[in-house]
Amino acid sequence: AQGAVDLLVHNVGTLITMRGAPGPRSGAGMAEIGAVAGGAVAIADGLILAAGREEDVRDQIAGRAILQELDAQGRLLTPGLIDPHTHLVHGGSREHELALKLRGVSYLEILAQGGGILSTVEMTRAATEDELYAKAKKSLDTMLLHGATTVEAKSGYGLTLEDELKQLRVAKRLQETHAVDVVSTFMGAHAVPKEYKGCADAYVELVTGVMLPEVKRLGLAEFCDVFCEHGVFTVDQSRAILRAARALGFGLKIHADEIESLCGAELAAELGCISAEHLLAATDEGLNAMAQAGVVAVCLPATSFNLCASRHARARAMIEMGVPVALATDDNPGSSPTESLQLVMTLACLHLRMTPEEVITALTINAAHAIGRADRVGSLEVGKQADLVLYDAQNLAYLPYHFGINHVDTVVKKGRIVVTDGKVVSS
Ligand SMILES: O=C(O)CC1=NCN=C1
Ligand SMILES: [Zn+2]
Repeated sequence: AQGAVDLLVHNVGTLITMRGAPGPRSGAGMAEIGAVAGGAVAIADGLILAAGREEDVRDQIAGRAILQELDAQGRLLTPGLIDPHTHLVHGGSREHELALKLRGVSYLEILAQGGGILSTVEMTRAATEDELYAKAKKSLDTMLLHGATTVEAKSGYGLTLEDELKQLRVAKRLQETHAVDVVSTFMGAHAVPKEYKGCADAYVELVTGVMLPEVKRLGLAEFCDVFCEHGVFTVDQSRAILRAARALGFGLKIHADEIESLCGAELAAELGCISAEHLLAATDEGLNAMAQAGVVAVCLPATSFNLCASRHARARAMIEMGVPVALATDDNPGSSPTESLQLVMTLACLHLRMTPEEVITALTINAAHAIGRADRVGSLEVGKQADLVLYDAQNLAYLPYHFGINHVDTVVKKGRIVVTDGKVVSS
């Protein structure tokens, strides 16, 4: 007889397979979520063996031994959630900025005063690799508890070669030891460090001439990201950094048009970035250029919520224009201190006016495309990783609707139950 089924998840009231056209989903395609009533998922060797209507799955595995069963009790099951934009590895926290925010001091003013990112840089430089690892692991456990099975993690709080490598080594150690898959992005161009204040171009030289080659040599990151923003890095400096990164074989990402419109979205399309992040101030020309170039827009509604922004990313316009939209927490100690992709679901619906179907697409298959992992995760299709989340909910709309709590009941990662009854049982 053929090999055993290691795990059969059955009696799934609503199974979201995300099965659909290849490539990132855009336009009306973002509402195609491959939903099945009365579903099941059969898993072997950590991969999906069969997924769909329970009777079909049972036919496909007929004759095979079933080693473990999980009764979904008629509830909702989705692919593992993917968080394609986090600043997971960092030292300290910035709750002291809350009082400044309440007094009306803006995010960029705090940064200009040497606070913001730069205060996290001080705390990250002062932290040992082990301290950073322990703190990031705690956050990664929280992300897992809230349904994230793959997470992107950026550096960018070291801003010296040694401290950037320290952050990236922590992400690598998490990838090697934690149940959650961690995808690393080098973001030495997150801010100009105080020792280079006023000499941004000299710091850009350090990033392109020293840091990028060394990160590549050590194989410590797949992507390179840059904060293209007023008072941080100009479009020209961002172009120089991303061109150097592309020449070394990195995938490209860009924090674009977060607060002011510098035409970062246009630059993302020009350079063929895999994704562009934030985009609150992106122009229609920029978004259309992204649609033409197939750049994934990663929207970060928890950030615009937390910054009390007067506007949010124009996700509805992006979807109409054919830009593939993904979502992420932007987990970071300044503009978005949260690990909850479920909060992101609620804010994506209420502030970005996305439907629950578009939101789950943006947190699975499109998020997978934003980090170059759509061949392995992002949908429950034969041969893909068996990463799945079972919720204490009957349907998809219930997740963003009932906000502020964690709906996750069970998480399966590569076929292993790693969260059950809302507790991490194996990370
Ligand atoms: O403020 C931070 O620490 C992270 C951030 N980078 C760009 N926007 C926010
Ligand atoms: Zn960010």
